[in-house]
Amino acid sequence: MHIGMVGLGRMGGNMMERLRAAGITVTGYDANPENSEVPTLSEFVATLPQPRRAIWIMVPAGDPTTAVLNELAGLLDEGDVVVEGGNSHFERDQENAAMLFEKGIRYVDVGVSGGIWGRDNGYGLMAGGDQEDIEHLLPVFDALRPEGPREEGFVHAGPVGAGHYSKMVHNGIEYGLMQAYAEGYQLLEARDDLIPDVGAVFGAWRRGTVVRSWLLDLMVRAVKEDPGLDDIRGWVEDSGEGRWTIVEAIDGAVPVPVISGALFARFSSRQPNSPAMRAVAALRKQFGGHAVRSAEEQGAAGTPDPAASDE
Ligand SMILES: O=C(CO)[C@H](O)[C@H](O)COP(=O)(O)O
Repeated sequence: MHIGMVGLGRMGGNMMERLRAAGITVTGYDANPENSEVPTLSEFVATLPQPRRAIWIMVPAGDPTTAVLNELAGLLDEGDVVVEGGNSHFERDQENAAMLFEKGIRYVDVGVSGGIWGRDNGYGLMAGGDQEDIEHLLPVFDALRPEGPREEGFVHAGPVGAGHYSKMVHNGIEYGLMQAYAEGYQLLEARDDLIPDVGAVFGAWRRGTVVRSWLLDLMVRAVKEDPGLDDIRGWVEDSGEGRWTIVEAIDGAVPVPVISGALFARFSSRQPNSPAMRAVAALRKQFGGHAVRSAEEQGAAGTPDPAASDE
């Protein structure tokens, strides 16, 4: 099998290496000429064997992905298949697929999980598309997924959109799991009189416990590298999938308190001096004459002394 890979960043570049190690021929294209194996997208397409050329796209979700798809639409022929492996919104997939289907170009969306570890460990894959296209691409999926039973690292989840819908939910779960480990970390750390070695407690949870997981393994690794996580600021970005998960939940009236809380915790992380919390403090002062901290005291954290409360 010979496939083209568009986007040779952290994910695409590693995936290309894993495919090659498994015996799949890959031609790589990147918009950055320094990273690219072929100068232009049209020359890249020309290197791929016909019929049924296969191209895997691994560029940032949204407009960059759509721009590549629009360009490919003018270069590919009927029967060729495009695999969108980034973190596209599932409804964007359906729009993109409709645009390509008009020209007879096939479309498969694949949610890819595994991060920078996937090159060696394999990637968890969630695919959406027609059965015929999925079967055509099975050698590629088998090369990318972890060793072991196929159904434990790959799913044909449904029609176009199902792959990225599954990946969106996966990422929502990821938010909740990370937040739970993080809150546990803070609770352990808060009692250094009782728990002198937080990393040792996390480490002991890795086998046998109900909360063992790969994210826990990574937590142990992070705490080992920097026990107090002192080199990392408590500021967390998000790439959008958590938001999409919550929008979907609202549309379907599905209660997702954990995932919502985890997303909002990230927003809070970006507001060390929150306007909303200043308003709460101001209101307490207004109705009860309660003390507020001055702007100079901002940043002093901790549990209030109940004895100091006048409530
Ligand atoms: O898909 C992923 C992991 O499964 C990506 O790493 C994703 O970017 C993580 O999402 P966020 O940046 O919102 O935390």
